[in-house]
Amino acid sequence: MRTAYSVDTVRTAERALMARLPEGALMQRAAAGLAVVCAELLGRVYGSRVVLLVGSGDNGGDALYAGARLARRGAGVVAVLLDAERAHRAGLAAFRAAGGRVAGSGEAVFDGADLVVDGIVGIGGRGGLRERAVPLARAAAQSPAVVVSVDLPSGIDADTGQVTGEAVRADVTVTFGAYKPGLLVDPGREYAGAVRFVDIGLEPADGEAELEALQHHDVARLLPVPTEESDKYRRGVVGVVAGSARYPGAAVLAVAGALHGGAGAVRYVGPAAGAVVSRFPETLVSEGSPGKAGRVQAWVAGPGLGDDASRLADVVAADVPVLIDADGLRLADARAVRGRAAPTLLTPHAGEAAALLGTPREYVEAERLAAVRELAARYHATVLLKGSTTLVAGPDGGAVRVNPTGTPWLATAGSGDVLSGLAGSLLAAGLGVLDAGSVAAYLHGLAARRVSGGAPVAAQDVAGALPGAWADVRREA
Ligand SMILES: NC(=O)C1=CN([C@@H]2O[C@H](COP(=O)(O)OP(=O)(O)OC[C@H]3O[C@@H](n4cnc5c(N)ncnc54)[C@H](O)[C@@H]3O)[C@@H](O)[C@H]2O)[C@@H](O)CC1
Ligand SMILES: [K+]
Repeated sequence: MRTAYSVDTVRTAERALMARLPEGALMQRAAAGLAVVCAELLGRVYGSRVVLLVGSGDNGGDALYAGARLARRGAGVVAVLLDAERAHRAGLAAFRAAGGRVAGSGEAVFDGADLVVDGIVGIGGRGGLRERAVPLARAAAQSPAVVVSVDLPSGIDADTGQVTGEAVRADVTVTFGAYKPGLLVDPGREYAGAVRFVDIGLEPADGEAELEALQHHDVARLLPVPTEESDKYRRGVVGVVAGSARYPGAAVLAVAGALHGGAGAVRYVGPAAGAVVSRFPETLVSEGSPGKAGRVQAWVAGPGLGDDASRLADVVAADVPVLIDADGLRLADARAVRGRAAPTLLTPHAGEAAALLGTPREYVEAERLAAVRELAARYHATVLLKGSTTLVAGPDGGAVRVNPTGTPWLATAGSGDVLSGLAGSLLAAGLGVLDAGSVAAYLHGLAARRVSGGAPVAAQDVAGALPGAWADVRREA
């Protein structure tokens, strides 16, 4: 599990560690790790040209000490000081002593640079980049040099990933001691590029994580794998209420996802039964009401219902886990959803989340973490907020899961239907609701990456690639 911690938690852990170490030791560890990554990126350090963008806090100090290390190995290193009076004093002295040079005003430092180190601001930053830093961020973006951000891209909010105004766009971010939420959640994540972690001995308290990202071995442990004693009913039956005369495809895609989620059987209830069976003859179908369809261990309701709410009330009233998606989010009775005793999983995209919250879509996109938490608390439900970084939050607080496998190619019609079937199937197979949502997002992203290879994907191809994603996870774990 990869975990991310808030700035407050990082600061507390930092104080505890500093009290046990000689002065400046932590910054040396950070700078040493940063210099190693820079050297790797440069390939050959001797003779290379490096530009440091140095703010007036410890983030700038890290950059200066790392710059000193590179200068000692023969790099030509020049530092642009945002505020010469307030630059980290000891760091600047070490940098100069190692042969580093401070840029003159107006000097064209970016010409011919191989690497730019962004030490403008780290976890001490508030708001977007200040005016004086903006031209530097722009020049770095335009230069062909590799941009390495120190701890986090300057200008992104460490706790939320929010970007107000301008921020540095990094190719690589070298982060110290702990991942910060802003490195894993969009829009911040996009600015961070590839994130490299440097262990400086920080030990944030257990249970304090803001975010968790499952890794292969976590998912492998959670996947429902049948045993010798399993039969189709013991593996779980998932019921799917989706599709309409107008949108039969949503039913087919939700069933396609459900068939690959580990439940032993898929029961479809609705008017697209013909389309479903002709594509997937293994599906149990009926056209009546969900309440009379036979026992299931979890329901999925909503994709492609159009305006037909007739089958939703039965599902919402069921005493098994229920996933509500797409049209279902709009049609379901909010009070009844809130009042459910069994677990509920809501799977909105940003637009649907905004409608449920009664806020503009822009708010959800800019503050994804706050929005998903708010929605989960308001609906007493687990909420999976779809997007470039899919988030899953439980109703009682605790760490939010962030999906690391997403790809922009998943933004394609019908891919959400596949995801809801898949997650519902995992619920029926017995996964807890937070696990079902995050494992589904993980496999779904992995499947899309497998089929995409950098080209557009269709939702049914994503469903078809799910067995391969399972196999990848189980093999590599
Ligand atoms: N937390 C830790 O355990 C460690 C932290 N270290 C470094 O220290 C950093 C934190 O240092 P500080 O607390 O000094 O804070 P920062 O260096 O992150 O930021 C403070 C400085 O940035 C300026 N600033 C604030 N908002 C700004 C904005 N929007 N635009 C431009 N400038 C802005 C402030 O005026 C101040 O001078 C970390 O990010 C990391 O790089 C490392 O040296 C070692 C360990
Ligand atoms: K930075």
